[in-house]
Amino acid sequence: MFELMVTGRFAAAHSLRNFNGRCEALHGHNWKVEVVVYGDKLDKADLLMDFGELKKLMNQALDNLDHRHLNEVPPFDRLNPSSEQIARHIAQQVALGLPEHVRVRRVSAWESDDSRASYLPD
Ligand SMILES: Nc1nc2c(c(=O)[nH]1)N=C([C@H](O)[C@H](O)COP(=O)(O)OP(=O)(O)OP(=O)(O)O)CN2
Ligand SMILES: [Zn+2]
Repeated sequence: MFELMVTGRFAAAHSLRNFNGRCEALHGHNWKVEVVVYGDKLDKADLLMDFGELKKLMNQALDNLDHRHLNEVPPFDRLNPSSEQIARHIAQQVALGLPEHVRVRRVSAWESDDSRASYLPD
């Protein structure tokens, strides 16, 4: 099995509904995102897929969130913009554009240098 990882960043504001703490107030983070994909077939160039293509898919998802108030951006107008939900959303967006032989293993959203949430599709 082969595994690739690309990393990206976005800055955004959010507030956590039903949190019952200071994160319920509007505040921001510089999120770091890791996207890990896997598969066992290589193409003619011996790549699982081009890092550049994978970054493009990730960045399309991140561009939609960058410099936004996440609570106003679908699907976070109805889902809480926690790092868990952000990681799952990015995983779902990236999966839509992957070649057939490549799957998402994990997406991690780092909210700070020492806190991250990951989503691993079934
Ligand atoms: N499991 C999760 N826990 C928390 C999330 C989350 O997305 N998933 N998010 C938050 C808030 O976004 C909050 O902004 C984090 O702030 P805080 O816990 O205060 O952490 P800080 O790094 O800002 O401050 P320290 O007190 O230094 O840890 C909360 N939890
Ligand atoms: Zn926060």
